[in-house]
Amino acid sequence: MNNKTDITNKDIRIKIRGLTKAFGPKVILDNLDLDIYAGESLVVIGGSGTGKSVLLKCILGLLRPDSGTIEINGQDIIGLDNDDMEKVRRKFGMLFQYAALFDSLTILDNVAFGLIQAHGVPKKEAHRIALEKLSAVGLGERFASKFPAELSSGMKKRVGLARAIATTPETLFFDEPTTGLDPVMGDVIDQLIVKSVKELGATGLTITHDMDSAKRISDRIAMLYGGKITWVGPTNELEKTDNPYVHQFINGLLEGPIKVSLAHSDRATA
Ligand SMILES: Nc1ncnc2c1ncn2[C@@H]1O[C@H](COP(=O)(O)OP(=O)(O)OP(=O)(O)O)[C@@H](O)[C@H]1O
Repeated sequence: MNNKTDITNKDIRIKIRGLTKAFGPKVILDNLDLDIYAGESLVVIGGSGTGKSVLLKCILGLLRPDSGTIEINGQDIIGLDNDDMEKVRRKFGMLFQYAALFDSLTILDNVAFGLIQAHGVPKKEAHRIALEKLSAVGLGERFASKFPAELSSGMKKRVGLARAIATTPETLFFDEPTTGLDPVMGDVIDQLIVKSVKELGATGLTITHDMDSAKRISDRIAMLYGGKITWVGPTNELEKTDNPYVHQFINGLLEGPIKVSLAHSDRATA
C-alpha cells in the first residue's frame, strides 16, 4: 500500500483471542489469535477452504464461534444479541465477493440503502451522499438510474465499494475484492480500496487468495493455515520470511508443508 500507515501507536481495533470454530468434527479455526490495528489495512491470505470466510463471518457476527473472544474497540461481540450486534455493524462497511447489490434497486438506491435504513438519513440527503460516493469511485451521475444487471462486474464492484463507504464506516471489510475481475480492473479496484480506506481514516480487513491484490492493498499480511495465523507481518517482509507455509503459498509451489490433495480439494489442511 502507498503511504504506509504508521501503526506505531498500536491502537487495536479488533482483538481476536483463542477463536475456535468447528463444523462437526472439522475444526476450521483452532485457537486463533490476531490483532488488527486502527487505521491499518490488514489482508488475510490463505488457500481455498482454510477458513478465511469463516473468520470474517465470526467477526461480522454472522457465525457464532465455539470459543474465544473478538473485541471490537474493546467490546467482546461474541454473544451480543441482534440489536447490539447491529449497533456494532453500523460502524462497518462491507464489500462482498460479488458486490451483492439489490437487483431491483437502482444504483443510486443501492448506495443510499444503508444510509436510509440503518442510519436514518433522509432520502434526499442520502441520495446526495450516494452521488458523491459514486463519483469517488469513478462513476458519474449517468450511472445513478441504472440497475445492477446493466453493469459489468467491475462496475458492480465500484458500486459495492461506494455503498461500503457511504456511511463513513470505522472499519471496512473486503471479501475477495478482485474475484471475477480482469487484472486491469482488479488493479483499479485495489487502488480505489486503498484510496477509500485512507480518505476515511478507516481500518481495512480483506480476505483474499489473490497475492498481487493482497500486496497492493495491505500494510500487513496475515496467513491463515491449519486454523491459526501461521505468519503475520508487514507486507514488505512477506517475501523475506523463512516461514515454509508462506514460502510455498506465495510461490505457488506443490512441494512443501501445505498438503494439497487433488482428490479432496475442499480443505487445504486435509
Ligand atoms: N456453514 C458451514 N457448515 C459446514 N461447513 C462449513 C460452513 N461454512 C464453511 N464451512 C467449511 O469450512 C471450511 C472453510 O471454509 P471457508 O469458506 O471459510 O474457506 P475460505 O478460506 O474462505 O475458502 P475460499 O478461498 O475458497 O473462499 C470449508 O471446509 C467449508 O466447507
